[in-house]
Amino acid sequence: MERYKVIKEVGNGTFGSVWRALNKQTGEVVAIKQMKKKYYSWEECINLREVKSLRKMNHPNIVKLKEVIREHDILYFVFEYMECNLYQLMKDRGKLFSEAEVKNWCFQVFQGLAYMHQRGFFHRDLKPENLLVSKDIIKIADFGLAREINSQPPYTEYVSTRWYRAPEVLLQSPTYGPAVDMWAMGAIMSELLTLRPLFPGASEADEIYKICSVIGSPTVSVWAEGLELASVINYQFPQVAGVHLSALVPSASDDAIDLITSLCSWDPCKRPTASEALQHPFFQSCFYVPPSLRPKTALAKTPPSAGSRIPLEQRSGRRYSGTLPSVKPMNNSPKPRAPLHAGVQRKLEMNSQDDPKYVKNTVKPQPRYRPPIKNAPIANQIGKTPGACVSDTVEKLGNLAIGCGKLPAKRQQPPPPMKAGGWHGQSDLFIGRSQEILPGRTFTRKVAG
Ligand SMILES: Nc1ncnc2c1ncn2[C@@H]1O[C@H](COP(=O)(O)OP(=O)(O)OP(=O)(O)O)[C@@H](O)[C@H]1O
Repeated sequence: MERYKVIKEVGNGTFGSVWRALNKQTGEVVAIKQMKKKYYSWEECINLREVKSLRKMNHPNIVKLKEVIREHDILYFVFEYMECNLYQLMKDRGKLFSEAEVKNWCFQVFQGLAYMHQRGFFHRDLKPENLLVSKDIIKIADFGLAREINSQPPYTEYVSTRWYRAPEVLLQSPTYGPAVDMWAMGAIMSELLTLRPLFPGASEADEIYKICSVIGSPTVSVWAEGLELASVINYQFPQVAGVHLSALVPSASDDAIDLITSLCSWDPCKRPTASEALQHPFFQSCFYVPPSLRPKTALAKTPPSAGSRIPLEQRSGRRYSGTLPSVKPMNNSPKPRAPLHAGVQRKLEMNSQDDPKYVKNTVKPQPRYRPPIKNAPIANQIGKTPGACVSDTVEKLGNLAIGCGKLPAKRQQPPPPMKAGGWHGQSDLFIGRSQEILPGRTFTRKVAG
């Protein structure tokens, strides 16, 4: 660790604190995550999900793990440094992001996800805080919960953030898959377009209520498996009609609404895969699809994003609160485009310097979007390559350097931030509880940084 000069803390999550640091030899700025738990052997370290999954991934939209260091039983991950996370960008925004900016970010994240899913991993804890931005590049971070698709269910110790948690996880499905990441992306995409969380549940039961209020309660024809999952835990869905998403995301184009709607489908089999999402008309103006993900058409090889913007400073997190958006029942007539007046309001600061100078991607022809295969088995959702799962035993730490040396000077740790919908170990979906569910009225969230 003496090779690094610690500069300042930039994040504090459930499992570790993250520091901005300088590699004294190379002058490179890095992010060092110091794990809170102590590790008394290397075996323990290399079995960590973060190590097992990240060391297998090399993609421009997945944050690069450069080194793993264990010193005096403390474990450090050295990552490439990113300027800020998406949540920090949103909370300091004075005006909505343009759809082009949202498109550019989502396009990159779907590329990272397609890569990850095809290699047999899914993230399980996608949220704005785990999407890191530097200039126009966005990368998926925090693989603490990533899981191999071919690992054995049941998955019991799930710890994802409630607002982005897929319904099959809320209903305690023992066999969820990469579609949980697609659900989270639908919620994140909507939040990017409105600067308000789409499903800000105050508890697990309230989370389901919020989902029902937006996409309507599931019926047998919509998600038979979900109704079965609910009956297993003796849960009854509240009967709510839902709204058309364009009422909640009034600034969004029809394509954006269509994509969010399909990502936030009750039935995981009806959500597009990441590769399918990349083919959606919403991304028609985006042109980079890695060769491995292209169906057949050959496209020009170009960087994963285009454009430039003013670098953004890390900002300290702060709490915000508000009330739920009032939702209207869905009707089948032409969709309303009225602005959303009531609802969750973040405290926003105007800062014209933060206004990005987005340069639009060149328009290139794209293969037509294929809607996801209905009711396909989970294996079919993983980029259609169920055999692509990576065996963990055949890989070694290989390209990761292992360091040893002195501990950095001990630093005062700030208290851990309040998590957005963090899991507290128990479900609150009990027998008959659905009768008592009331829509939550407030929410809080805080990010260190
Ligand atoms: N490579 C990086 N560059 C810059 N900042 C980073 C980097 N990695 C993480 N951070 C910051 O630290 C925060 C926490 O990091 P991370 O999510 O990895 O920790 P965690 O303990 O696993 O958190 P969580 O509670 O979300 O599981 C991120 O939200 C981000 O703001």
